Amino acid sequence: MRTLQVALAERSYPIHIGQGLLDTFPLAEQVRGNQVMIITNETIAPLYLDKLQSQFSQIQCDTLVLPDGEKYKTLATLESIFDALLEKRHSRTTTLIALGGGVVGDMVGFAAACYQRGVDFIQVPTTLLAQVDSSVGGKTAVNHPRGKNMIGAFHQPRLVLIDTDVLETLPTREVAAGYAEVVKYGLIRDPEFYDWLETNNPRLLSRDSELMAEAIYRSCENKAQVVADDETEQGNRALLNLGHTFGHAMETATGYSEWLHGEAVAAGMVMAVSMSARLGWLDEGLESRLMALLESWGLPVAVPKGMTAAQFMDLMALDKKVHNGQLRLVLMKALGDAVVTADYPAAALQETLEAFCGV
Ligand SMILES: NC(=O)c1ccc[n+]([C@@H]2O[C@H](COP(=O)([O-])OP(=O)(O)OC[C@H]3O[C@@H](n4cnc5c(N)ncnc54)[C@H](O)[C@@H]3O)[C@@H](O)[C@H]2O)c1
Ligand SMILES: O=C(O)C(=O)C[C@@H](O)[C@H](O)[C@H](O)COP(=O)(O)O
Ligand SMILES: [Zn+2]
Repeated sequence: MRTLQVALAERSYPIHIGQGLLDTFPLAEQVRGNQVMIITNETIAPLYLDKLQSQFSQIQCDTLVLPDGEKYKTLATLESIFDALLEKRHSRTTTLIALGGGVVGDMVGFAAACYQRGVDFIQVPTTLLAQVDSSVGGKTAVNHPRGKNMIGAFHQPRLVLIDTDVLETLPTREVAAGYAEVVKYGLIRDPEFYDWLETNNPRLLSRDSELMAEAIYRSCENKAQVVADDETEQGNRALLNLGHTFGHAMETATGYSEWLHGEAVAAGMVMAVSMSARLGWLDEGLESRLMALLESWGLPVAVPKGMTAAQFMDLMALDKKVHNGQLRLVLMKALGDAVVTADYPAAALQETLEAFCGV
């Protein structure tokens, strides 16, 4: 087992990464009160719920199984979590445990932020995306039909437990979606990691467990550093949004049901890199390198059919990085060097959108 620390003073917490941790890590010892609720979904419950639940035979342990899918990352689902907590009389000393991917993790985290004005929660991420990104950093949210993650809170988990063995049951398309966020860390701040990903691509594609574990560790290390420096996104944490302004627009336009988050991020990162090259900030070689890497994983590098530039502009106007009416974008200056800025000619954005959508 390898352990990283997210250094946030009194809100600091460990990320434990290793094989078989669902069986071997004494999670019950980490819970402060005498109640837990494990919240998962209908796909993950038959695979891993019993194993996790068996750790909590000494205290009250309730379970809640949610419907599966991004389209259920809503206030309505959140309400069902509050209903279950109240029905089982959970108090302020309860601990919520999120067993699942980013959808479960984001919702359970938000429920924990709100329930009785804030209770403990633990992340047990089961997708590659959740293991490298969403379980770390305390961004929690649900979607709104008009915008992604529009209703949420910052609420840090007390611990992140990453059992890399659970990836064995994860479908290939989901592994690829998580990989897009891994590539993101290389692009925005870790060029040596990006080169490592390219060099080791054949073994990573074959899901070599040792290399995947290393990719997870280095991703979490990058994310933990960014979060420790800027917990609530006052500055550089926004770099973790590379590709997301475009990507969130694609997810919203397709009703949160066609494209996976990581797929939209993949296409969105290509758009951001392409726009950076159009601005003359970046040499064009990176766009083709990135496209080759993403395409080798079967990830999209173009926008959903039928999406227009006007639709992008309309949806992106609601992005959380809009400041005083100005859309800030994460753009690239070099491999490993990203900036968040509103200082770009509007024409460059319009031309980029038209190049990807057609006029
Ligand atoms: N909070 C953050 O910092 C942050 C970061 C990145 C993404 N996100 C959010 O995360 C969400 C995407 O997360 P995701 O990609 O994990 O999707 P997801 O949670 O929908 O999981 C993907 C699919 O895999 C299934 N699954 C999960 N674990 C499995 C396993 N071990 N074996 C078999 N099937 C399994 C799920 O049931 C689901 O069908 C989005 O809502 C996105 O906005 C949040
Ligand atoms: O942790 C962050 O900060 C991120 O931006 C990570 C992203 O990968 C993630 O998709 C996040 O949920 C996006 O946040 P949002 O604030 O743009 O909704
Ligand atoms: Zn993301």
